Amino acid sequence: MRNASLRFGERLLWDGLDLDIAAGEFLAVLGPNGSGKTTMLRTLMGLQELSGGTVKVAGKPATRGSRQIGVIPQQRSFDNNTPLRARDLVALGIDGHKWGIRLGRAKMRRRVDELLELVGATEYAERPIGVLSGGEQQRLRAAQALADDPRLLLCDEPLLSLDLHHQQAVSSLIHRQACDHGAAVVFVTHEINPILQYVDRVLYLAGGRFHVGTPAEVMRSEVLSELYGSPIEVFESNGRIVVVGMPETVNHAHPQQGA
Ligand SMILES: Nc1ncnc2c1ncn2[C@@H]1O[C@H](COP(=O)(O)OP(=O)(O)OP(=O)(O)O)[C@@H](O)[C@H]1O
Repeated sequence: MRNASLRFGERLLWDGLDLDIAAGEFLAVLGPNGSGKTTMLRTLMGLQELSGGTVKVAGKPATRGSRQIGVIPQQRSFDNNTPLRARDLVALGIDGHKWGIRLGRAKMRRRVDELLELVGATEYAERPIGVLSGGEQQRLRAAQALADDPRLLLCDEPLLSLDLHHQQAVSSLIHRQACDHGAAVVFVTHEINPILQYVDRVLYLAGGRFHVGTPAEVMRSEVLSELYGSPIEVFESNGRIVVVGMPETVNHAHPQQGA
């Protein structure tokens, strides 16, 4: 992203954002509700035009429908009557023609089985998705996003409604896509601790401003106090980051350029 800005009417979400996300890098995007985290993912998917500046993915302007991008969208439940089985949802992520030759049915099935196993969904592979729990559906979305070995993996609060065990399993799977397959990962979250060990850099958005850096550079009292415009304490306890004094609302009235 180069000099990227996004505004809706009077409301500035961010301005002057220069950001390179390298292959194999794990970037966490944090910020309060409405700070523009999902909208940023939408610009990378070519679904939201910037108000200013440019956004490129793998050297080309971001376009919708790119098979180079895998997406774990923000969670919404499937309707009870959705006529798909768990395995069908995962199969939808596979481009049967990816290497020019159509993948045979047996190969497709093997790949789907492998993905189902990776997210611990083998047991419910044949069940209709509408009857699965939120966490079970979420694990299928993760499998679908990884199906085509994406270069860029966009995750919008992918750990929501997962129990601790599956939070660890899914975040480690996403991390492997970065370190073993060289994908760039953009991971939107409200809670950095479950992924702290994987995060290379943090982009923190708040009140029309932003700050980018390593977790140690960004998750500091001075930085968050400045972003929120009110005193915030950040400290470490048992390897976890604890933030105290987060305001309930963030003032968007006088946005300034980010640091
Ligand atoms: N097309 C649009 N037109 C007008 N306003 C929009 C549009 N899209 C998003 N917004 C506004 O931009 C702001 C940022 O939305 P976004 O969904 O990116 O926030 P977020 O940081 O992902 O929040 P949350 O943590 O609640 O998911 C919101 O106030 C939203 O209402």
